[in-house]
Amino acid sequence: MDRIRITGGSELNGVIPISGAKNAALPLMIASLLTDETLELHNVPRLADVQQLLRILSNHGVDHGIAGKRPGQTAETGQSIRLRARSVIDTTAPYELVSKMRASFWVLAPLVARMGSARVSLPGGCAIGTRPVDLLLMVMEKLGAKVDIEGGYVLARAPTSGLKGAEINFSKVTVGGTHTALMAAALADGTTVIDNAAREPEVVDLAECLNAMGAKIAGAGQSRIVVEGVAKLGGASHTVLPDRIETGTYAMAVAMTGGDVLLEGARPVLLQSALDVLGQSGTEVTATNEGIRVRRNGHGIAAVDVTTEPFPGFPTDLQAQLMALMTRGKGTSRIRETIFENRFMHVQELARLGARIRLDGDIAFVDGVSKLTGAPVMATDLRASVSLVIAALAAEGETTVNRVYHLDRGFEALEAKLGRCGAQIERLSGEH
Ligand SMILES: CC(=O)N[C@H]1[C@@H](OP(=O)(O)OP(=O)(O)OC[C@H]2O[C@@H](n3ccc(=O)[nH]c3=O)[C@H](O)[C@@H]2O)O[C@H](CO)[C@@H](O)[C@@H]1O
Ligand SMILES: C=C(OP(=O)(O)O)C(=O)O
Repeated sequence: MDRIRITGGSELNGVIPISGAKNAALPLMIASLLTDETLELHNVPRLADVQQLLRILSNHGVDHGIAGKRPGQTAETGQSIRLRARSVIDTTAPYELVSKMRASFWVLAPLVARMGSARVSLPGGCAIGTRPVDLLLMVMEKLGAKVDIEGGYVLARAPTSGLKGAEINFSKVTVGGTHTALMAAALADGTTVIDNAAREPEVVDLAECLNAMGAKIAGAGQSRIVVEGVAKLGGASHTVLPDRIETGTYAMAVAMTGGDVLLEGARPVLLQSALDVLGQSGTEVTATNEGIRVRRNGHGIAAVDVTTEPFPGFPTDLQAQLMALMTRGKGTSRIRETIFENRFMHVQELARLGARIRLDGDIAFVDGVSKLTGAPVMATDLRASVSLVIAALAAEGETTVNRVYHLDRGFEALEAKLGRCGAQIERLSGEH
């Protein structure tokens, strides 16, 4: 199993190109099930999750090919993929595939919308919490599907007349639920009104792509989305938006080590709350024509208090990275996690590097320390793993991060991007 070795203490200086967003690319790829024409996606990051989803989609009958490079595209700035579900050959998403990646559960809506029924394994509870799907099933039922759970599988059947537009009011903001509602309502008969919809940029990206495919969706990015169902969707070409979580992660890495880095292609509006928090911590953040420039020279890191919230609030996917930064803050930082009940798995690993963190329910109190020291660490999820990388970059001596496959799920060319900016980081292949 690969490991990453980091020798801390170097500043980061230079340019980091920002990849396409994993959390947008996955639902966009799934949207290919809604049409028998070709969906061409550009700026798709090269990630383990993308490869895994291609396997899952193949199982349903989606052919895929890698399209030619576009001008300016490099090995670290994604790929163009063509997806075509000429016919759906299997409407079952089996446990062995779905359990490996939670986002694959989202095939439920397009399969039912296009084929009339689907059988999809319940996703496993993962390392950050229980991850229920009751609200996604509520969406399918509201649109007229009959939903049963049998032997760990969700069986959803549309009436013979197909799904029918409805009013959906989410009791809680859910990104997966909103993706599900958009994909199912796009091909339903009549109008669907979605209230308390997730406003995440990845929802907007999906809605824009669906509209390019012929859907009639208005209001994505706001709490109320209105979908006029259409009889058929067609092919389209769409570019995945830049990854706001990758952007915030590298911004925090620079805040941690000091230095001056341009996050090329990043868009401030996608993560304004996180950039504001970085500003409060004493990091200089400037929007430029090329992206976002992040600098910290000389000043210490100020402790900040943060609560994770749905967009436009501070994202749960940056909570672990901020906590890593706060381990070197001046004073005590209070970080509250409100989205997932078990997303503090990084705390005990950060402690191995010398961090002082106390947990009280959904709040972590981080007492800044004057130095961290390298150690062997590992994490059980993607963002927790990268928080250890951030801490290691500022720790004295050597840190080895185990279970690198978590990082490969969500960070394209991590070592190359950080290494070019001066980090001492390398992958040790196949060692234990
Ligand atoms: C609102 C939010 O921040 N969503 C995050 C969530 O999206 P993801 O789509 O995974 O999760 P949801 O947005 O659906 O979940 C938000 C909240 O709703 C709850 N819930 C969800 C579905 C359901 O049927 N029933 C239910 O109770 C969840 O337990 C959670 O507390 O994780 C992703 C991966 O970390 C992040 O990129 C998303 O930003
Ligand atoms: C937890 C994440 O991914 P997933 O929802 O696919 O588990 C994430 O993107 O931080």
